[in-house]
Amino acid sequence: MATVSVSHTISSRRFFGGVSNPEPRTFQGKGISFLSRNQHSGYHGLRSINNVDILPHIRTVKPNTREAKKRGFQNARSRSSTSIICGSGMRVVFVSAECAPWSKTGGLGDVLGGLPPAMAANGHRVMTVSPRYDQYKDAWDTSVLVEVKVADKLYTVRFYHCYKRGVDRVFVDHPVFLEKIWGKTGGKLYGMVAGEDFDDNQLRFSIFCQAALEAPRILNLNDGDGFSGPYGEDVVFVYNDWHTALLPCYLKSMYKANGIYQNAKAVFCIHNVAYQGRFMFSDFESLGLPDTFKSSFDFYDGYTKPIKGRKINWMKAAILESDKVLTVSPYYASELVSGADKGVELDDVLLKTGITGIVNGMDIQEWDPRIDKYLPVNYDVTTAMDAKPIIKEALQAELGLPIDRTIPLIGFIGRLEEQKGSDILMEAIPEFINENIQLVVLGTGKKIMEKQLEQLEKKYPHNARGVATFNVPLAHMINSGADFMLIPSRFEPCGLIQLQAMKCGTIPIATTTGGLPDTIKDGVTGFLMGGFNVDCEVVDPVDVGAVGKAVKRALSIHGTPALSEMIEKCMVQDFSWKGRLRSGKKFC
Ligand SMILES: Nc1ncnc2c1ncn2[C@@H]1O[C@H](COP(=O)(O)OP(=O)(O)O[C@H]2O[C@H](CO)[C@@H](O)[C@H](O)[C@H]2O)[C@@H](O)[C@H]1O
Repeated sequence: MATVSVSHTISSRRFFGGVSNPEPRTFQGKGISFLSRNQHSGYHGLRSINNVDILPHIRTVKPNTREAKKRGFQNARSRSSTSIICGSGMRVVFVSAECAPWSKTGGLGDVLGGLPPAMAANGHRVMTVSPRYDQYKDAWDTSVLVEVKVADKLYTVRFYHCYKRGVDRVFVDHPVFLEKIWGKTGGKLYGMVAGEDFDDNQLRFSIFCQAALEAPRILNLNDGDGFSGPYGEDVVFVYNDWHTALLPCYLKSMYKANGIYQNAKAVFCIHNVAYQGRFMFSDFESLGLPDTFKSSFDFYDGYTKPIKGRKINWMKAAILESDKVLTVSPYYASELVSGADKGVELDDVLLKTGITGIVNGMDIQEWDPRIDKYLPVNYDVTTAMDAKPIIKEALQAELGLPIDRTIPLIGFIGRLEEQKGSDILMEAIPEFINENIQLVVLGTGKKIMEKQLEQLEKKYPHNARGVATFNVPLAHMINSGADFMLIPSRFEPCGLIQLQAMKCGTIPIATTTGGLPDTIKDGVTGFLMGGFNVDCEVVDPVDVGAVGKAVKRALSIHGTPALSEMIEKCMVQDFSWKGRLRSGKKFC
């Protein structure tokens, strides 16, 4: 039995802050086998099949064979641009560590909640697989068990299931998920402290990836209106972020090598390149993979934690072992291959494979101000100018701010960490706080930043409030009650906040990075303030000045017809997943 040290997932601290590094811990892992299976039958539903699958706002960065070779990849290969998600009636299995509304720490959960039903509506049979972190009251025990083997130790997982909005929602049950998280907040899916991983995250996600590969083969799901039985082997796995990186490796080593899943494809989607899963090199032995995969994981960086020098990098393997690499906006795709800073040292790997950026959609039901249950009054584009001031007053009352429907109110919602530029925002507040405005900041994350938030009211009792909780109703009130939404992200793969804000008629003031310029038209549907320094160790005074300048620019339209015109242009846009699937260029 191999005993290996396990560290945690690390991003590139220098560029993006990343997470701190706990001391390496031990965990046992090696070898995997599937032992028992039961059959499950009997879920019903109805849907029709059509055959449209066209995705918009897409740009592909083609594999740059010459550049990749120049940068040391002798085997740089050109990937076929053959469609693997185009066409209808496919069986698509999304695999993700979070899936809203059952589990969510941020945008990844949102995407897994919204995209699968849109694909199902386009005629595909769609499943999501995510861990069962809680006793979800709407998911039934299938009684199907699978045993996976890690380090000569067997782990029995159980599948739970529900069928909603045309999608099979499958949950993998094991104490490494439920017992660790249960009773805690949704923000604890990866570790007890923001930015720090559980010591056994490699074990957890190894178990999860193995279970996910079994789900389409063994779950006998009857949706009742077109689809029944197991999904079978001709499936497309869409696996998301580093937690699922082992999936294509096991797909090849355990299945394809044994004649199973011969036509299955593996599509990797990057939601955030800053979290890569960098671990000690010796941990490779625990993954139960043949040595032929070692080179895909092999990674050198200049950091001393968790250990100096050679490491394994889960995301690197996820990219290299995939059939296709996607990310969540075209602008982000181009940033990822632009250099080591924005590609967080995987730029050269992505140059080798190529990457396609597709702008995220959003959940237009949750963020529809006509039916939003969290608002004191509902509104649409024709009534926004009357309703928003009422909501603003309710928000002010709730937060103990002076009630004044005419004062411009600026919001910020997001994780409190360097990616989101919350540190830049804190330093920029003096630049605009005296402009007769109010500011509301809602976020959770790094403890030091949460403390700063709590100080806001003391510092600016008449103008500012900070709320350091994960508070969905308040997020809805801010999105509708504010006039402007500040998004000072250092980098933002797509960003959902700006979409949610615009849908509610709140004007985004955002940096020019990732999906922000893909979704905001400067001076038309918002204000762009340029790209910021991505070095997370510093707050660049130039960026602080840029925030102040952009806020003043936005304030100049407040109270003028230009504001209502902009609100209208924001609100009439189609941000739905359906819209994304319907319009624009063909996906691949
Ligand atoms: N304190 C709080 N209370 C209530 N709700 C809160 C909250 N803080 C955040 N939220 C909600 O969480 C979500 C965050 O969405 P983002 O796109 O900013 O996510 P994130 O950066 O996690 O996702 C990553 O993945 C997504 C999906 O691909 C990319 O859009 C994004 O750029 C990338 O960083 C939004 O729905 C927002 O309303």
